[in-house]
Amino acid sequence: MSGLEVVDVSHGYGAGTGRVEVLHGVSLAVAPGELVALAGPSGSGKTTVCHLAAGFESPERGAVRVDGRPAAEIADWAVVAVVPQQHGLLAGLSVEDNICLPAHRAGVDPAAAFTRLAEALDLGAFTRRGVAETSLGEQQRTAVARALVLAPRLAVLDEPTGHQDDDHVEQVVAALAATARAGSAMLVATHDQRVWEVADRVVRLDEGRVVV
Ligand SMILES: Nc1ncnc2c1ncn2[C@@H]1O[C@H](COP(=O)(O)OP(=O)(O)OP(=O)(O)O)[C@@H](O)[C@H]1O
Repeated sequence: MSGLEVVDVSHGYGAGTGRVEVLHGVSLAVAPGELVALAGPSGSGKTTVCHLAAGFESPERGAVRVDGRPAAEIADWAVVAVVPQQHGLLAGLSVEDNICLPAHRAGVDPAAAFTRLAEALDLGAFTRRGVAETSLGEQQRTAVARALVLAPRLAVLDEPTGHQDDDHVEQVVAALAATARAGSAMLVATHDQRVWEVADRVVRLDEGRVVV
């Protein structure tokens, strides 16, 4: 199947008395062109699902596949691109170089996508500045632009509007929706109702289980 498949996944951390069971038989799918919001209380397991979908780790039980391949085996940002909760930008690089890095590594000219995303996400005034000299909200939009620059098969975004004011939330939401319309599968972990409103579906987690 194309897109993201999370099939009957159980996952936890640690061992013995320190063991924490986080996910219990979680299944969900995100098809190409679909934007799915992942909602749920703090600690319900949203970031854990994002990490598994991003391939940062393998599930202890069940399967996580992107376009039919185990997510943890994919190291190609044209296939899976990520906005981690802490953004994961390279502090020594400029905003522009961070955004263009996946394209440069893939041997793709990022010029058109970079110009479009810098405008759409209001980054134009400081693209030459080091990311360390930008605000947290600007860094978050930089991380969103970096995730979208290759129009990946799957984008996984963990709370991508958390540091934005209302106008910039609108811009981020519009960029995510446009990327989905262009064919990417989008998984967005978020408490933000404005993202839920544009999502094709909202999948809710509670204590590591999908609830309806
Ligand atoms: N590396 C880890 N070791 C032990 N427990 C962990 C680890 N990572 C997460 N947890 C625990 O797993 C549970 C789910 O965490 P997770 O970050 O996935 O939740 P979340 O829904 O994203 O929360 P939030 O909305 O606060 O970001 C929490 O109880 C958390 O304390």
